Amino acid sequence: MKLGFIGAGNMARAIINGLIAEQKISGEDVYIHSAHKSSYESYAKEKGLNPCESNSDVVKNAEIVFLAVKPIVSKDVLEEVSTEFERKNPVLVSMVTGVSIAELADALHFPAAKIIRIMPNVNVEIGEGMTALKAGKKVTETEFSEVTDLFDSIGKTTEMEEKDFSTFVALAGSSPAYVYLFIDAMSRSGVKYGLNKRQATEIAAQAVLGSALKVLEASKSPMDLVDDVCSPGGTTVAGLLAMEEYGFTTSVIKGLDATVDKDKK
Ligand SMILES: NC(=O)C1=CN([C@@H]2O[C@H](COP(=O)(O)OP(=O)(O)OC[C@H]3O[C@@H](n4cnc5c(N)ncnc54)[C@H](OP(=O)(O)O)[C@@H]3O)[C@@H](O)[C@H]2O)C=CC1
Ligand SMILES: O=C(O)[C@@H]1CCC=N1
Repeated sequence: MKLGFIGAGNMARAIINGLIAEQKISGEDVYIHSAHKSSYESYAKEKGLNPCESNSDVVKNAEIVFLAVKPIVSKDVLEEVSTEFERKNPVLVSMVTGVSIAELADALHFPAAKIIRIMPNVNVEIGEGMTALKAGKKVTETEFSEVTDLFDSIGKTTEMEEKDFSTFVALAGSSPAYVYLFIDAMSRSGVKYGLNKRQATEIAAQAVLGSALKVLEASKSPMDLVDDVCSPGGTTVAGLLAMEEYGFTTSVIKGLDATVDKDKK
């Protein structure tokens, strides 16, 4: 299976690195192009990918074309490759935030385009991603399974209606940044009490990892798990109440509200 990437930034690299690490693809199956030669050529060399001369060249060579550019340039890029798209008719997999399948087909001037919209997160790079997918009407079941299978190999997947993609961005696309911030805040607290930053960060990250696994495996709700840790009159409930006094839950929900609102604009 030949994969093409238009855009070679953080998200494209996370997907490619994850798929290569899982031995799902090899570098020679990947065609890549981005805005600056200096950016994609060195990466292609490092990973053994095929650097292309243009975005259309990517479309010419690939059966599945990933669109991994920022929303603001996405429509211009699709206009640029529309002729080659109509000629070759590969599957387009767009990870562009806030751009619907209908808008992507419009930008391609190609109503018959086979388009899958996805929302991955950066943790696909280490095989622990969370990716939402939605197939456009022209995509066959086999094509959708092939793409889903790629993301199943580098994390978990869920099929989702496009109307829910904004919520998903908040919960999984953007949320790694929020969790990193939480870990860093815990780590800084450790430093405040005299631990070195590396050790404090490792301790905080392992505590978050174990807690996330526990939530996934437990039959109890997260709130019941909170109660299990809070010994009566103990340290945890004291910390928890102080966090809520400073608006922890409200702050998280407000942050996700802002993410959803931004995606909908
Ligand atoms: N980062 C994340 O965690 C996530 C991002 N997304 C979405 O993925 C998309 C990519 O994001 P991200 O990788 O973070 O962004 P980056 O800014 O890291 O990468 C954007 C890429 O687009 C390339 N590019 C810009 N203009 C063109 C063009 N005209 N033709 C071809 N390539 C072009 C850039 O090229 P060059 O490198 O040469 O400058 C760069 O490689 C966005 O739509 C984002 O919303 C979705 C989920 C998570
Ligand atoms: O910040 C952004 O817009 C992108 C979408 C999800 C993660 N990064």
